[in-house]
Amino acid sequence: MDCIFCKIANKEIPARLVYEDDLVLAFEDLNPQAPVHVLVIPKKHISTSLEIDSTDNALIGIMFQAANKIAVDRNIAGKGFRMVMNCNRDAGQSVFHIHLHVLGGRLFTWPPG
Ligand SMILES: CCNC(=O)OC[C@H]1O[C@@H](n2cnc3c(=O)[nH]c(N)nc32)[C@H](O)[C@@H]1O
Repeated sequence: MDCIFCKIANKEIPARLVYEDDLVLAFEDLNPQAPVHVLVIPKKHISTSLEIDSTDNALIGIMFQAANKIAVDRNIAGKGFRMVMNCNRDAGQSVFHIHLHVLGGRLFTWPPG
């Protein structure tokens, strides 16, 4: 699979790992948009949110629980943190392996740009 996030999950290319269990992996974003910017990915390749099916429900919940653990660990949970999943090009999705952005450490505006 020529997917950069699959390669990271398979430890074929390096990343600054933040969290790992049997189903998900989290690593620092290469181009952080906040003091804390971590990506939570499923080890299973799912290209966009549109490909999430009912067999993935537990996995998606686990991704959010991992994001919460990371937020607590990085001391951004209390103050507040942004979790974002972009779907397809108009939303800026550039890596077609779903990933939950966890951003924190600064104020975030609404609506997102
Ligand atoms: C609008 C964001 N839309 C999106 O699709 O996010 C993809 C996110 O993945 C990040 N990224 C890309 N390649 C790599 C890589 O090899 N390693 C790491 N550690 N992060 C990467 C990129 O900076 C972006 O925030």
